[in-house]
Amino acid sequence: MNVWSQLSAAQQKALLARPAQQDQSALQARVQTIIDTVKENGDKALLDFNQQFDNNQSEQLIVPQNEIDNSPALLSTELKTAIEIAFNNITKFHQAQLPVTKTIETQPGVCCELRYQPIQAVGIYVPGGTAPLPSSVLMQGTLAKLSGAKTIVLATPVKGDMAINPAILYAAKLCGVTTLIKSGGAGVIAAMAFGTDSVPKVNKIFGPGNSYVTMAKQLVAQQATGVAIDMPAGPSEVLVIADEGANPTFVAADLLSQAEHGEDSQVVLVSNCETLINETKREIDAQLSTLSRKAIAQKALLNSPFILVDSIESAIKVSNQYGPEHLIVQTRNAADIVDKFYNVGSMFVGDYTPESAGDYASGTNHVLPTYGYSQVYSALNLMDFFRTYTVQTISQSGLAQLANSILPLAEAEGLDAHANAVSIRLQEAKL
Ligand SMILES: NC(=O)c1ccc[n+]([C@@H]2O[C@H](COP(=O)([O-])OP(=O)(O)OC[C@H]3O[C@@H](n4cnc5c(N)ncnc54)[C@H](O)[C@@H]3O)[C@@H](O)[C@H]2O)c1
Ligand SMILES: N[C@H](CO)Cc1c[nH]c[nH+]1
Ligand SMILES: [Zn+2]
Repeated sequence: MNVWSQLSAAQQKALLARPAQQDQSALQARVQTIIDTVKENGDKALLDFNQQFDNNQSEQLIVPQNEIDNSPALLSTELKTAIEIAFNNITKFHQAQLPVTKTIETQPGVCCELRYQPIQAVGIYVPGGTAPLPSSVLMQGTLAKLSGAKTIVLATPVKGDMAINPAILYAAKLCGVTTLIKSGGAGVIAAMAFGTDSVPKVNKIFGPGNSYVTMAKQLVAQQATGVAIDMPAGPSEVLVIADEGANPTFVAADLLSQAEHGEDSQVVLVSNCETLINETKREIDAQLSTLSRKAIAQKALLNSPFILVDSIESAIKVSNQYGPEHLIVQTRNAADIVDKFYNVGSMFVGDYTPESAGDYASGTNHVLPTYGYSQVYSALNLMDFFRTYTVQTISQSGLAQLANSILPLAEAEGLDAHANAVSIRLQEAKL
């Protein structure tokens, strides 16, 4: 048992380390080669990479619009309804974030505005290496649609000779995706950043993905003109805080729900109750045997510490130090301690708030910073699809007053022409 109070600071830090990342310089070199190949060979490079990495022999890169339009017919009513409920809740939550122009008169006659402009062309990556993720289409596409983006490019890999998942098509239809590319990994990130014959160049690239995708996003943000990215959203993580009253069956289910994402996922349990930790471990073993992705979850569990703390206050400190992508709080006083947490991507409060709710349908976003980036990056939100700019309008008398600040400052900086642009006007207006 890892007893937090018995560990040195260095041991505590090591216990909370994320799974070892690949050698970053080797990864960078590999991804750079993929980017350069796409810059040189465009669509052909994407088709080649589809074959090489996803065993996808298809010559078709772009999904025809009629396939998107006809997708509802391919889905059960139950799945269609599920997608629509999620779409509506995500829309409701993010619609409330729609920005409005702010107009402030900073002093009489000096009017300053903060305006918002939707980013015109956005690229959305939806991971598909081991599972198709229609929910990730909704989590990004709904926001792109709400923002009013004119071009919404969606890219996702398709494995082997499989057809593209109809739930992805339907989610894309609801979100008004304008180009859907069947290709994944670093190649398609480069295609969206630089453009190819079939893939429109975008202004900003969004979305989670594996290490190739994440590295490619970082590289194209430096190399492609006018291209920004959202955040580093890598392997899924969850930290669960559970007290003696928590239900170990729920806790185990929540930990497994993220462990099944990938071998490099990390799930952390922090509790003040040794019995709860032991019962959760037994429950994990029992539930694991029923999972189709048991082998993946088992590997992820090897990266995953279970920690005994002396109090829930200490558990809060552990969480704040770790900075989890997802935090689940299953303590008797959960609602009362929400304010004590920081460095969290998305928080799930109380025994009946599983992370799966936020992953799919409650309305909050599941594209979240991982690897401790929750210290500085935010959960994906509508503002990520906008840029701001300012507008100012100054009256004659407003300028006369503001001159009391502009002229001495321009003089202090030795910038005469700046001062002249004001004083010439004041002389002209005889002020
Ligand atoms: N943080 C979040 O918000 C969030 C949300 C959903 C998923 N995720 C994470 O996203 C990740 C998805 O990863 P994934 O692999 O399933 O799908 P993915 O779509 O990110 O990656 C698949 C692509 O990787 C490329 N690739 C595979 N092997 C390669 C190789 N040897 N060399 C070069 N390129 C190669 C291929 O192009 C392939 O199409 C998981 O780690 C999951 O936990 C995170
Ligand atoms: N938990 C993932 C983000 O870390 C998102 C997801 C998609 N589908 C299910 N879960
Ligand atoms: Zn998930």
